[in-house]
Amino acid sequence: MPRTLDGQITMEKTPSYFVTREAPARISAMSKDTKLIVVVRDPVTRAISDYTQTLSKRPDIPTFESLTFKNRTTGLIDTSWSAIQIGIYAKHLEHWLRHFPIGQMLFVSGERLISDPAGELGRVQDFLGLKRIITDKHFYFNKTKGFPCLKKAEGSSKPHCLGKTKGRTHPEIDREVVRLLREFYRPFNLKFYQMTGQDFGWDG
Ligand SMILES: Nc1ncnc2c1ncn2[C@@H]1O[C@H](COP(=O)(O)OS(=O)(=O)O)[C@@H](OP(=O)(O)O)[C@H]1O
Repeated sequence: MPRTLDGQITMEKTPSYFVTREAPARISAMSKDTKLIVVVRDPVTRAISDYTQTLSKRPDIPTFESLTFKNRTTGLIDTSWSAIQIGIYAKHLEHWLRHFPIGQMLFVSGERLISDPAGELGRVQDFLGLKRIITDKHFYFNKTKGFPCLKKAEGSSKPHCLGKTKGRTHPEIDREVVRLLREFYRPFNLKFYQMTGQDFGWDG
């Protein structure tokens, strides 16, 4: 990481940090004051999104339904499948809390990032001690993309949406499989709500 001067904030983003066992100790050894921002979404949708991304690169992989179970008959879920394992947020968070106080972490709702991007970014700016520069004025809803986009990209006068790899159409998943996954995640989600003090609303 580069040295951060007064008045500067250095940011680094990697989706896999949150689920990497060595990451909390390493980041804490680098700087105990690091502020941590985690974007989370409903773990079931997250798993399907993860699968959709892999499928786009390797169209020959087995179905989502078959990868979900160790044993389809007993309904035993394969927690070693990364698409499933990553969504057990409470377990990952436990590792971070051994190295960082919860107040140094901000949990951003992936759902609200879509329904109210300025609201979520307001929380991010407050957490970082920044003035609320990014507001509603900066976003518009793009009907074709089906997502909020920036009215003006940085350094340009043109609107900017995220690329084609963000917001892909998900495949239709067997309803019973989705139900079993919801049941599987429920206790972990409740624990996560308790740990963060935030109800993300994934469980009705
Ligand atoms: N504004 C806007 N435009 C497009 N997409 C948006 C937006 N805000 C959030 N999202 C959601 O971001 C999801 C992809 O982000 P990822 O976290 O998977 O990206 S990363 O590859 O891990 O960096 C992506 O997931 P999928 O819909 O499954 O593709 C989106 O739901």
